[in-house]
Amino acid sequence: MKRIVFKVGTATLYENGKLSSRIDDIVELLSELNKEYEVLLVSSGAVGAGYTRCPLDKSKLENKQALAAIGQPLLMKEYKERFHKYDVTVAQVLVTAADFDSRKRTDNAQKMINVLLENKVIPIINENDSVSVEEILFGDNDQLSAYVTYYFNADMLIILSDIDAFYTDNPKTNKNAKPLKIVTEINDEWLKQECNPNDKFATGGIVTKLKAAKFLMDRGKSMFLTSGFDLSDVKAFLKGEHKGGTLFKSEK
Ligand SMILES: Nc1ncnc2c1ncn2[C@@H]1O[C@H](COP(=O)(O)OP(=O)(O)O)[C@@H](O)[C@H]1O
Ligand SMILES: N[C@@H](CCC(=O)OP(=O)(O)O)C(=O)O
Repeated sequence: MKRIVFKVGTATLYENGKLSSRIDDIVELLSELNKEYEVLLVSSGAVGAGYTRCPLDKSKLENKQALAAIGQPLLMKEYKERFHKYDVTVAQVLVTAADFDSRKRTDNAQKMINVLLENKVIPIINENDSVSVEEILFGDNDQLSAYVTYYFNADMLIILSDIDAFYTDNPKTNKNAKPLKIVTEINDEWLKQECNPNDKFATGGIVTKLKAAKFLMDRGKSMFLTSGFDLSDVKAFLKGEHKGGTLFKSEK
């Protein structure tokens, strides 16, 4: 395995409306991994960051677009400063669903990503929320990160979430829910659940993660869902030891 895409969600980056120290641990891990692998990061958090400066009503689309425009440079500043401590350069890459619509556009983006990775620069990718209107909108970074993994030829996607695995039921509401270690097929019933992200600025939830997993599994790639709060499982997994976290991998 050479090229890995990491995705981090709003609920991992933010706590009670403030940036969490979890970002420090994630930056440390990715800086270390960048020596051995080609690392790409899909990061949410622009809308949440914007709200810390300008609390607009995010139920209006134009306000949400404005919050992303305010927050994206703030988020990048936080990453840039932290990665700089490890002498790692980062690049901001903002995409819309339309960038994956045509072969030509995808090829162009892929070439640019290859240049960044050849130069050990970590691309930090987000949806271009400030210009993404409905017809070109992914709407969530789980599915966007699956596209990034597939179209930019990564070997796998690792989702760092506020939950440490995929469970038989929502573990926040059902204490008897059990974590699954491996999922080889996505059950259509799972995809019909409501999307209930845990942070008011998040748009994902478990369903978008399952859709991302299905997209990749249908194309022969795998996805690992693990905790962004405690990085010990992802570290173990990358050393070949599967302790916690769910691996989505088709047997076909
Ligand atoms: N079967 C399930 N397994 C794991 N989490 C689930 C399940 N059903 C619902 N969830 C909820 O999905 C949440 C993860 O989605 P989300 O809050 O959007 O995370 P992120 O910010 O990492 O994208 C979990 O915290 C949990 O409350
Ligand atoms: N693009 C948005 C985040 C969208 C999103 O998918 O959020 P999350 O469910 O926390 O991964 C932002 O930067 O605020």
